[in-house]
Amino acid sequence: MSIEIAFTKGHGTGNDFVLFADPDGEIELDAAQLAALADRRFGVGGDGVIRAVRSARLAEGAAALAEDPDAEWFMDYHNADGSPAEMCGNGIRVYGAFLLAEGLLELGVGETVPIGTRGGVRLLTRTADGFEADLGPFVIAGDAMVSARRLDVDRPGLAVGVGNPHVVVALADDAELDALDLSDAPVVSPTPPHGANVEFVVPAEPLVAGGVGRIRMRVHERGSGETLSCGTGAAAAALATRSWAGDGAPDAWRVEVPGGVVGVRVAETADGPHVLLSGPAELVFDGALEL
Ligand SMILES: N[C@@H](CCC[C@H](N)C(=O)O)C(=O)O
Repeated sequence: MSIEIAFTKGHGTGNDFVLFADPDGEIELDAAQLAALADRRFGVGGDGVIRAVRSARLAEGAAALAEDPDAEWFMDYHNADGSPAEMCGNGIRVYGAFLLAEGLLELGVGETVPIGTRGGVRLLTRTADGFEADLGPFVIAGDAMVSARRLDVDRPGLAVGVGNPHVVVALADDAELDALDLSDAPVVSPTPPHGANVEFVVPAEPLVAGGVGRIRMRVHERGSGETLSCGTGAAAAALATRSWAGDGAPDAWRVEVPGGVVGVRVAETADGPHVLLSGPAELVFDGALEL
């Protein structure tokens, strides 16, 4: 049986998504159908696929509603290969823009809405030029070794959890970052049990300007390959660099990715430090396709 999908293409700093509305949870796509939507040659094309569904209308939404009964909307996120992911930092901003455009949500600048995700409920605030997502508490999990194409020797990495798994590797300079070949997934040892997104970072010169830390980053995303940006990856990269920098490191970071710039900040909350991510959210075009 074929299914007609009305979709919107959107992106956050070049991390692009196919979004579709299924408020009542009637469109269950399998991994092959999700991958077909994300296919850049035979489908719409994107780093991920996002279904807008009411938390009350899917099994995974029950945990979100238990955490926050106001989390009406769930971001059902899948990577380009059809695998589910806990969270997407660029995706949740584009999801906010999509809910507004579809008339499924009203949110003024400065207002906040709770969104259900597989990683837990995330608070999304509309800003003057996009959105800021509270990614919640974070975990600096420990050391790993990473190899990648065109890296002469294996490098140490730091595992960071921000709802989804990341390993961050510091490189020496821009030349090393630019020379990296991320067409194959970097190999992380020990192998993370659920895979990992891997970020490579270099500090800007100077590292801190006007109280803001500054880094450049490239990323290989679990389930999607190299992308132009990864929001949770930018948060993980800023957290790792902040941890390496030690006492006195700034709480606010500017992360330059191939697709643009996002902001990361660490803020104290009632349940300890949280990491927050800000940046743009763009909707590019609408269409329909039959799967
Ligand atoms: N691009 C996203 C992360 C998407 C999920 C990731 N590939 C994973 O499997 O964890 C972002 O902006 O955070």
